[in-house]
Amino acid sequence: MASQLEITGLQVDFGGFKAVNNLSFSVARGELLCLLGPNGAGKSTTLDLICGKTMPTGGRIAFEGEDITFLPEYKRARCGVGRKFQVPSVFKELTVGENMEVARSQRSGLMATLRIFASDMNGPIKGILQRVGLFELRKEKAANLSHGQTQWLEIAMLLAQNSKLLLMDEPTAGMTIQETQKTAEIFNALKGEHTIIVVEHDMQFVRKVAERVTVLNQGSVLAEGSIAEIETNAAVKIAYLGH
Ligand SMILES: Nc1ncnc2c1ncn2[C@@H]1O[C@H](COP(=O)(O)OP(=O)(O)OP(=O)(O)O)[C@@H](O)[C@H]1O
Repeated sequence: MASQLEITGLQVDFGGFKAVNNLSFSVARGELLCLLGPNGAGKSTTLDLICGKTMPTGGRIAFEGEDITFLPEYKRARCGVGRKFQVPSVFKELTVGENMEVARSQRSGLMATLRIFASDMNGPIKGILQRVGLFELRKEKAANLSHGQTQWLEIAMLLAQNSKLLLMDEPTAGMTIQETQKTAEIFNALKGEHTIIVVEHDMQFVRKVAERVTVLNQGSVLAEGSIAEIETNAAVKIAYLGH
């Protein structure tokens, strides 16, 4: 399978401290990759570098064959790189459906948005809300959603922006067991069609969704493999226990 995302020798230096240090890995189109590692390993910083929130001090990031290493964040979003942060950024006073329309407008422009507002919910948005189980709640204010539902709305908003690569930072943090289970089902339904990189500490969740796991330590790749391989890897055990 051809790589959709290629990271080569990536580095970021925060005042002399290399949070990401000669990092190289690639992700195939439609693959779901879990990024694991002890606290401070550089997982969130790696997502920041891929989405353009942080600029690297060395190395290269290529997405669909295009060098995006120093592209500003909004241009990467246009290329199809979508980032979901730990704190959801939905509009609490708008309904679920209106949030989706705002997200879609970031792709289609203001006039198209006004047309959408004037019409009933259109096909693509309806389909996306059905995929994350929020279609029945389309007229509900986002402020009234549960924590899990708010996270799913944000994922749906990334899908409405036509994100091809979804970067998820601890998506199940604060979720109930049932919400975590549903999130695993959503991710399993999205992979194949969307490429997903997920940073997650919940190993139960990782076991349910991960096809491949990359473990970071001190800003570099410590190990790569299936979840079974990673769980029996001696270097990984030392990195976690040593922390
Ligand atoms: N803007 C910054 N300036 C200075 N140091 C930073 C900055 N951002 C992150 N760091 C440091 O870089 C290291 C990696 O941080 P990062 O948040 O990427 O780790 P992580 O693997 O996501 O950890 P966690 O699992 O605890 O979220 C940490 O030591 C952190 O303190």
